[in-house]
Amino acid sequence: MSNPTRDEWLTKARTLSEALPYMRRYAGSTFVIKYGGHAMGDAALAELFARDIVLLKQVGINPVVVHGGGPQIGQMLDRLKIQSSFIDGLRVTDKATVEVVEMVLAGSINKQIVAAINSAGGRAVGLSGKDSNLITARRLERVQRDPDSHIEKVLDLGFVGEPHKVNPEILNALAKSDIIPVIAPVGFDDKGDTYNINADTAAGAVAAELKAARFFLLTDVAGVLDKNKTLIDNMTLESAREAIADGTAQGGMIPKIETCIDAVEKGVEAAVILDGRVPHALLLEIFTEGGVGTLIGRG
Ligand SMILES: Nc1ncnc2c1ncn2[C@@H]1O[C@H](COP(=O)(O)OP(=O)(O)O)[C@@H](O)[C@H]1O
Ligand SMILES: CC(=O)N[C@@H](CCC(=O)OP(=O)(O)O)C(=O)O
Repeated sequence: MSNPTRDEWLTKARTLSEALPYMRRYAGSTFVIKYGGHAMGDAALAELFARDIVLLKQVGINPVVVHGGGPQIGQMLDRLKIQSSFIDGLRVTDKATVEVVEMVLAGSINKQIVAAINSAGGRAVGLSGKDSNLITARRLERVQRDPDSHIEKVLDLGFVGEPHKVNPEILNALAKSDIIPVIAPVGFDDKGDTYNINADTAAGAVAAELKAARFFLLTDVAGVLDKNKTLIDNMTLESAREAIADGTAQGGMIPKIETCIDAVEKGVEAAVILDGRVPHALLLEIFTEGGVGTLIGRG
């Protein structure tokens, strides 16, 4: 009978050895990682995530973290008895809401992630879109068409923004240092108004500006699933568009895939949607053959 301890040990050694070509390939590359509010909920997983980010930096990759915090914003709004609603997955954001959004995203959540990375031995610095003019935003115009009458109307989402310009200056400077940037998706415009930006969208804009080698979106499913609920390993831009058009992708997965398509079209080498609930999902995706999520590339 085989010795399980020895087998386990060999498996570990093989995994470490398998990682070497990937470490060599990606040294010096920039990876943008979108860390969603759901993925942060579990303290043990959050600690592993922080360790993985530190490991990436340690092997010469430049990780740039862009985080969400939708559920945490919801909890704070509840505590403050401020009503909240969503249109097409976007939070309708009035003046009082945008103040809470900024407080939660750029305040508590951002610092929580920074502290976790620093506790894991890294050197993280928290930024919002306002720091160093990182993300200038403009008001998002959302048009909705009535399915019966086909009449279009412009929806007012308040202070919901879309990234207008990402200024990479600070990120380029940090890439040369041992500091890991952690970005809250809050933007501002030239009038000084603050905007709430969907975290996937903000991360996509940062990845595109940096022409990242990889753009990872950590979510709460294995990746993009086909109609039989089987994980799709690889998608071209064409098959990704098809998955939206034929209804394979629905709900929150639609803007996620659209963000990936947009980022790849703008120069990101490949985008990967993967399961943030799996311990070390990032390491498995990056350093093992085959990966664990859905990779969307130029094909
Ligand atoms: N084809 C699909 N494959 C995977 N998930 C899908 C698909 N279609 C719809 N979804 C839904 O999209 C969700 C992910 O989007 P969302 O909830 O917005 O993620 P997040 O909160 O991580 O940003 C999944 O939990 C799943 O319910
Ligand atoms: C405009 C808009 O909807 N903004 C989001 C920002 C946070 C976010 O996107 O967080 P997750 O990635 O955790 O969902 C919100 O207010 O919830």
